[in-house]
Amino acid sequence: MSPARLVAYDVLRDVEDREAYANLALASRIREARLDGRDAALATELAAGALRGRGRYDRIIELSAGRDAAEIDPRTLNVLRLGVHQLLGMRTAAHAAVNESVELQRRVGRANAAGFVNGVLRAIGRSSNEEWDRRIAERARSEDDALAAITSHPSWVLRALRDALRAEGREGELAELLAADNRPPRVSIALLPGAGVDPETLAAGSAADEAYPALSATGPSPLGLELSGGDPARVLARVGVPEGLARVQDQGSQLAALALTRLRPVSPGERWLDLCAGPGGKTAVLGAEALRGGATVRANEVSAHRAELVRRSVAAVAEAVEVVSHDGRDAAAFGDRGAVFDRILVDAPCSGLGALRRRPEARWRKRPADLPELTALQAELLDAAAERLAPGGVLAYVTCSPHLAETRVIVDRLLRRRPELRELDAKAAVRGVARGGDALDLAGSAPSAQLWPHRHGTDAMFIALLQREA
Ligand SMILES: C[S@@+](CC[C@H](N)C(=O)[O-])C[C@H]1O[C@@H](n2cnc3c(N)ncnc32)[C@H](O)[C@@H]1O
Repeated sequence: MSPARLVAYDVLRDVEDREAYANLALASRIREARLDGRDAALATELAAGALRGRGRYDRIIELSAGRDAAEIDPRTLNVLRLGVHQLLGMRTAAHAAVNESVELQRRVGRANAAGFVNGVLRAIGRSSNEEWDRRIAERARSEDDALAAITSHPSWVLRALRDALRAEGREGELAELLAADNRPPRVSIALLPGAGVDPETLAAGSAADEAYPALSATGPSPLGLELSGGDPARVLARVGVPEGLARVQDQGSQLAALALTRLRPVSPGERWLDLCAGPGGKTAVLGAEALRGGATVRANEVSAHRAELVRRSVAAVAEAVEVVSHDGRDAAAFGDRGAVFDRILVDAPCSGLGALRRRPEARWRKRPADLPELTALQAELLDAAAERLAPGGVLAYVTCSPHLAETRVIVDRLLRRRPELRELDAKAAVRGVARGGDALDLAGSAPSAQLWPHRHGTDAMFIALLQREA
């Protein structure tokens, strides 16, 4: 019985029983089992693939077993999900995938269901991916149901994503977006201003170092690099940039921070606020930009633990950043009574539907019922921030969700509540900072900018910019 399969199985249980994050559960289970690099990679592929593909795999298991997934013992169902991923997602030889799964079932589930596992998986292994998708489509309740099952998305998420694309006149991109959600992203790195080298020069240097995976100066952020593989921490330790100035960060997040900091030149003495800063990725960009321009940043985060992560994240630019921990709706988050800020980032807590490719289990954990509480909080945080925006100051509202209820609806309502705010052209601001500039394909007539995994290779970040009347 391969130890990687046992680890992958345990991770599936951790995610289900303890609501664990798959990446954290994987790291600790791999450590506990002392897997070597190859087995660790196999355990990761198995667990992440089975979690991401769960919707589609369950439908295939139901078709093969002739019963609902909900009627199958949960332990057996996880064994089957791992087995189907090997058969259809990894092209493991069918006999090996079936035999290993039967062994796993004997070890972790009811031994008397080993025959059931054997039969269901053998039947699945006899048909190709295309044939299974055709069968899913034939038996589906509707076209949406078929698309949701085949692309392994919950139906409500599929509808939300389509609504957001339709609002930009790009409904036709839905299939591409759903496919992009199922591809683990390339590792992106931000090289912060102050690193003493630009991404292009660093990439050229790394290409000459054959012992390490290459960095390339690609992606839409002017600070961005992409890594072809390997452990980013080891690669970053090797590149010779001062610690903390080269860091793993999605390029959509980089662009969101830069759209605010580079919207117009920084006047020395400007005061900036990052209201929801944890764990501090964008704060580090703000801090580096503030240092260059002579501004200072107040970074607030409600959770004390995450505020500590912000402190660590900004260590390289700490002289420009003060970190505090309060509820962003409380006056204490803003410091001295009457203090106002020239630029405020509200990177609000959100459903995270724009980052599904990063966390394989996330799509199954979110519920539409989570949204009302989140949208209420988003509106309250924005109101609190708008109160403390200096005359002429700019507020950036950012989410890593494209759900319209968390994006345009929130902004339109804010503008109605607060006539002193005017929405700026965030598309122009993002294009203005992006690598490739005007070629960046931002769609729709709204002034806000929506980035997408399938179109930009970033998380689906939403960025709106609002200016207070001078
Ligand atoms: C989307 S994350 C911010 C990500 C961060 N800007 C970055 O780039 O690393 C939202 C953060 O808001 C925090 N948060 C949630 N409720 C809050 C509140 N009432 N006040 C302030 N922060 C809050 C969460 O703990 C979370 O760390």
